[in-house]
Amino acid sequence: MRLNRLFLVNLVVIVDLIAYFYIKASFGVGGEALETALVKTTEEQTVSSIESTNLERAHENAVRSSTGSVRKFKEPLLPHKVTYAPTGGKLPEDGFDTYDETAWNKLDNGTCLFDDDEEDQAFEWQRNSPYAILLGTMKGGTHALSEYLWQHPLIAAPKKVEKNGHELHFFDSRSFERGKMGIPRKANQLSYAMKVHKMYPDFFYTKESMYTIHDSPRYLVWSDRIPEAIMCVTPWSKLIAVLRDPVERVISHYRFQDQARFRKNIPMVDWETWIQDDIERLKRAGVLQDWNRVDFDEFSGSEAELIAWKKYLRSPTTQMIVGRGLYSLQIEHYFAAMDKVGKPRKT
Ligand SMILES: Nc1ncnc2c1ncn2[C@@H]1O[C@H](COP(=O)(O)OS(=O)(=O)O)[C@@H](OP(=O)(O)O)[C@H]1O
Repeated sequence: MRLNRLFLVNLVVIVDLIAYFYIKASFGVGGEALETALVKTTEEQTVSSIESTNLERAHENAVRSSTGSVRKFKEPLLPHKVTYAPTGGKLPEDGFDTYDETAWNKLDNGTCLFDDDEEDQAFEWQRNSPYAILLGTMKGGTHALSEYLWQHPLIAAPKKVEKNGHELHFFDSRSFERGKMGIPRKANQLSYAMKVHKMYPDFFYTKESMYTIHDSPRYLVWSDRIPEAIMCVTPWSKLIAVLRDPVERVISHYRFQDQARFRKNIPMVDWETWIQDDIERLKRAGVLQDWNRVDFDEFSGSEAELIAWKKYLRSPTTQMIVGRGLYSLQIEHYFAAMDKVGKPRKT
């Protein structure tokens, strides 16, 4: 199987490394100010040498933290560059996404549970919430984008690095509360505020004038559960999906796992096996019938699609190496959740 051909023919190809778009909402405090600030930062990147020194450093930090060493981006990222000759090791496991049936059932109830006194506190919660949430796809460059944004004086950078480094992991953590009845909004808003307090103290104490941005590489792929959670707890936050050419994403993902195994001297499965295995999983779950005839524009966020996607995510998976690239399907789930609460797709 020629992997490159397979993907290039069948996948939505996004021309450059990071293609991101804004799903704008009319909610939010000071939205225009930040947008102006972001545009200004972009202009400054091209004109100001002082700013560009910062940006270069941010760029280096981003690369260093995602690859372990600073290097140029343009070197070809081909399968033969992997550091370890495949020897038929086991498929990489997820490590995180191993819920039992009861936990899965809870995820299905996305009802947002309000308290009586909610209205009075709405403004306070809004100030404690992230201005924008970066919906990463793993290896899509979410960290790099965060690093760039954190250079801006109005955007709080994380001060305390947790187990997952810069990633706050709120909506995708097990501490995010969900019950049989649905999602308790207030309890989650409180625990969100506590996490922000710990990780972004600058934001917490000066939130009149600062913004915070939080990201996770899992928010996009877990589109069966995260959109409703966000819409319940912080519907006013802007959403930014950070995408990458799916072929490059797969290569980067494979290499990341390969390097991790190499360090531990564990054999790595060859990548065709891993990819073929995931395509089979997608077919078994009903997400795709025939990989060679996928029309990516046809994903519509239908109930049937969502059921198939849940089946795929909730059977034991091996990191969803191909499925993560089905961006249009995942984004449709976000749109559906936004529509439910009346969050506009554009301002
Ligand atoms: N500024 C900039 N421009 C272009 N590419 C960049 C940039 N910063 C990071 N990268 C590349 O993004 C890949 C890592 O993405 P993430 O940070 O999203 O990874 S992670 O999922 O959070 O681990 C990783 O890709 P690969 O090198 O192909 O593995 C990084 O090199």
